[in-house]
Amino acid sequence: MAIVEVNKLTKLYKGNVGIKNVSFDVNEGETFGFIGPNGAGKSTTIRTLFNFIYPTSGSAKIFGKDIVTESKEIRKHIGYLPSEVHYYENMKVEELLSYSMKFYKVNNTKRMIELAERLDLDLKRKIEDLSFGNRKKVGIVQALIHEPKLLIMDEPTGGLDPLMQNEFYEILAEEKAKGTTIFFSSHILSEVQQTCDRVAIIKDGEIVAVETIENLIKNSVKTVTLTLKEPENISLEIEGVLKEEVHGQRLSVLYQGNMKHLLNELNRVDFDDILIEEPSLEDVFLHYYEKDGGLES
Ligand SMILES: Nc1ncnc2c1ncn2[C@@H]1O[C@H](COP(=O)(O)OP(=O)(O)OP(=O)(O)O)[C@@H](O)[C@H]1O
Repeated sequence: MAIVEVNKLTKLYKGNVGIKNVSFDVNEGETFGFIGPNGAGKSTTIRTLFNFIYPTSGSAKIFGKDIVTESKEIRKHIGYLPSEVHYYENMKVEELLSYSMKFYKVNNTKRMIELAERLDLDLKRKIEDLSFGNRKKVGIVQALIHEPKLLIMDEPTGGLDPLMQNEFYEILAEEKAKGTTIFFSSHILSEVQQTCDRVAIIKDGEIVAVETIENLIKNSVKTVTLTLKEPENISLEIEGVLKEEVHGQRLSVLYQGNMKHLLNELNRVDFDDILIEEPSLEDVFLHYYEKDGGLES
């Protein structure tokens, strides 16, 4: 069953495209990633779903209810983390979270303390004294506190250090195990690969693809940088090399394919150092459909 149904949603800002004809469904119990570079339209989509801004055309339903006319009812069952969290600066963290609990008519103090401990968030601190990352943590606890059926999070891990990111992924996994439907945006490919069942890729306001993570991994691209003595004399002779560039002592290769094949090929190369990284999202999009199994339109 689809919990979120988005149908040709379009938002124009005074003629500028925010999003155009965005359509996708998020199924019950699914963890769904929404990925795209800065300015792609992730926040616009999420803010429209939450009825902070009105769609220019198209429609969407959450829990089978219309996002515009039945927003109030929908919001009761959503945990929402905006991309930037604005709070009452003078409040202490625990005051703010207690206020939230009152709003949702729940008393989950134990859950608040537990989540704060896991995220290393000091409940006694004043909001105005918190860093961007700590504000994000407040937002995460706030989104989770009333045990919503659906979580909608806009770039939840921005500002969190890697340790906290992992804790956050664990919390998400526990929510998923409970049956919570999760929808979150990100511009980090590895993050959605690690946590999601499916992902929608958005670029310039339009959905480029909706993919299972399995397909995404099959088509994934890596940047491999080798440091060696004479990089201009080396060429990797395997299928899947999309681009090779030499910068000084470094040979940079964009590779799409089986990593074992690549490692076998590298065995014959006499390199001093190697770095295997995730490419930029631009490179991912540029080369995404060069192999089979691509677009599901
Ligand atoms: N209030 C606004 N007025 C005018 N244009 C806007 C407004 N908000 C967003 N836009 C434009 O809409 C497009 C989509 O922006 P949006 O913020 O949704 O992208 P995003 O994917 O969330 O990016 P980011 O990760 O940078 O937040 C961009 O071109 C942006 O400039």
